[in-house]
Amino acid sequence: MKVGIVGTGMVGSAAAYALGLRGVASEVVLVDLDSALAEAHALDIAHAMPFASGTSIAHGDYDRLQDAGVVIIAAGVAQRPGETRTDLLGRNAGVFRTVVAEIMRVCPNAILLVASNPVDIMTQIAWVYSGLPAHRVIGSGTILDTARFRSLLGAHLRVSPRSIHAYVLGEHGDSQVLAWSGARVGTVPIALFGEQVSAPITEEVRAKIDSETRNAAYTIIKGKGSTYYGIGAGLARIVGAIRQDERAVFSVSSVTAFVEGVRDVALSVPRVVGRQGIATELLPELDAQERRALQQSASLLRGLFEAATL
Ligand SMILES: NC(=O)C1=CN([C@@H]2O[C@H](COP(=O)(O)OP(=O)(O)OC[C@H]3O[C@@H](n4cnc5c(N)ncnc54)[C@H](O)[C@@H]3O)[C@@H](O)[C@H]2O)C=CC1
Ligand SMILES: CC(=O)C(=O)O
Repeated sequence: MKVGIVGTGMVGSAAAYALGLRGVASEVVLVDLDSALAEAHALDIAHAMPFASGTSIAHGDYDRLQDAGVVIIAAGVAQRPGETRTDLLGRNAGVFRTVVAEIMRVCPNAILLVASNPVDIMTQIAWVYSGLPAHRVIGSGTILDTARFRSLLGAHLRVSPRSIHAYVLGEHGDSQVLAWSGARVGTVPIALFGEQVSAPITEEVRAKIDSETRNAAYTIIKGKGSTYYGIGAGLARIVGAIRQDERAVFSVSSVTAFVEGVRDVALSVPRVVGRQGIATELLPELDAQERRALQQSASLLRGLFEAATL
């Protein structure tokens, strides 16, 4: 499957590298306003392929995206230290107007995989601009927050994060909801598992994990300017699930008809992803506090979308 990436800065190039290392695409085509940057990343990543897979890495203009099965959109601006994701909305909405139109002109059958921030609102904007059905416009949503949550839980409980079933829901942003009540190690609720391995999930532990998950991007951006390895790997994982028609569960973002009383809003809940994009939405177990927080996150996102100038 050919995969296009529009916007090949830190995130787009990290996604291309991860796609190549995993070998989940036959061809990856990099497109950027800065064509010299796209060419340089394509060359550099192509030179890693003899160590990794048979994926061909190219660059070019939009016409090179013809027949792409998935197009990742990571174009636009990223946060500077001190900025929130939602501060980027005005600038990135303008970028999406041309980017989505160009993608739809060349490959109207592609699944769109949106990474640009604020990713939930950009997903809803891409859905509006593309005219595609909602299940074919997927935002990376909280996949990265979920990975951060599992990674921190894994370190505390001394168990592989890959054996932890726990999700971050709602906004990929400050109002995100860590769904503690349904979190499991294997089939065991995390609180019970914590007691069994003498690593209790105390209120203090919970607050620390919540804060480190929620604030991870700020910490990384302060230290090195941007975050990209985590999301690059996550995007490649989603593309792999689409290509293999895996029907794997990810906390991705998509326009949802009805969430906790809020209509037509893009946010993350666990969703089954396969060849057609999103196949099914899961209804997670939540306690009353988590449901309230998800409702607040949904209302905030819906309000920001309504305020965006399209
Ligand atoms: N969803 C997630 O979990 C994450 C999302 N992000 C977001 O991804 C986006 C990209 O971040 P970075 O790669 O760090 O930024 P970057 O500045 O390194 O790259 C952005 C690229 O977009 C290109 N671009 C701008 N306008 C364009 C247009 N009209 N057409 C084609 N290309 C265009 C720029 O030339 C640049 O190369 C940001 O919005 C950032 O906030 C970043 C990390 C995680
Ligand atoms: C930048 C961003 O959205 C993140 O790393 O979560």
